[in-house]
Amino acid sequence: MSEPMIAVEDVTKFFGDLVAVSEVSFHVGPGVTALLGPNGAGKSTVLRMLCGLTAPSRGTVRVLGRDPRRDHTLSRHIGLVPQQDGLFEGRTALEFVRLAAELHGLDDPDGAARRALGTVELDSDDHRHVATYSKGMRQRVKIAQAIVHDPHVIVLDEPLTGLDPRQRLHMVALFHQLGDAGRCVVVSSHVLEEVERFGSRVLVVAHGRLAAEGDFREIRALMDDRPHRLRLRTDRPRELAGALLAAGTAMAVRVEGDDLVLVDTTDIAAFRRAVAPTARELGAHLRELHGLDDDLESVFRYLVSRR
Ligand SMILES: Nc1ncnc2c1ncn2[C@@H]1O[C@H](COP(=O)(O)OP(=O)(O)OP(=O)(O)O)[C@@H](O)[C@H]1O
Repeated sequence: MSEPMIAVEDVTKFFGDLVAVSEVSFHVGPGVTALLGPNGAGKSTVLRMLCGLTAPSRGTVRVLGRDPRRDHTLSRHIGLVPQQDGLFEGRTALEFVRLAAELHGLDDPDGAARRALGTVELDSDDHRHVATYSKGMRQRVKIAQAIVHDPHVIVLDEPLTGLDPRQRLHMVALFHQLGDAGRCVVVSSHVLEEVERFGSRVLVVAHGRLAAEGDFREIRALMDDRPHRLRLRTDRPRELAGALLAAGTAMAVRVEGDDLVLVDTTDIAAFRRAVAPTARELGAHLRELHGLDDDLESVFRYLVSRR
């Protein structure tokens, strides 16, 4: 197999006593790869290490076979879209992107800036300052400055945050356009549904660790198949708990007080389908059905615990 465009081997990053990234290894090739994880998981730290902005405390990072901390010519082949905004308020999009082209030492900075703005579908002759642009347009300006030098590797830190659905679709199409052109596009996100729309390979990071990796369908299946805990209230808790257990819809049940049942199940979809008919057969009233661990944080906790 040819060498991966990005190779992260056993990387750990400390900030003082804090372990921001812990023993993470992965390889990335051409196309779109998503880095999914909750806030504070270590995504930005990983992306910053790929760009050589911070060094791993342990382990190695290689981009195009080279060390981004030591080989400064590598910046010619990497484009970064940082999470922060507001870097270029008083300039036009063309001025801003042209400046990036000049910093890269391109022969024709104006032509390169116009081409990059064209790729993100912005008008390079727009004389308005970017301060007046919508969030979606500003993100596209940031992407244009990241691709103006035609890099092989493009790293985007939460680029969809704050965009409306139409703008998001446009962005995702742009990621695929770059990926289909053979670029290695790494996009971070803390929203599973967002990442599903990329339809790409997913690396899940939680608590600084690589919690799972695979095709987005595999990741979705993993998350759906995890054990779920639900709380239901009914006037006949013991009968309903017994029936759910007997039917195999629940893995474990616990009755609390007069009307509360805590249910553990590994097949949440089957449970949701079966619970109402089971209650009806018993003549039990179902007063409440509530998932106790539907938040993304608990999904990530589960994925970490499997490793
Ligand atoms: N320069 C730094 N100094 C000290 N701690 C840091 C530094 N950068 C990041 N951290 C800490 O490292 C951990 C991982 O942060 P990181 O920004 O990589 O996470 P993230 O997944 O990108 O989350 P977010 O989307 O909220 O930025 C967090 O606990 C954060 O507070």
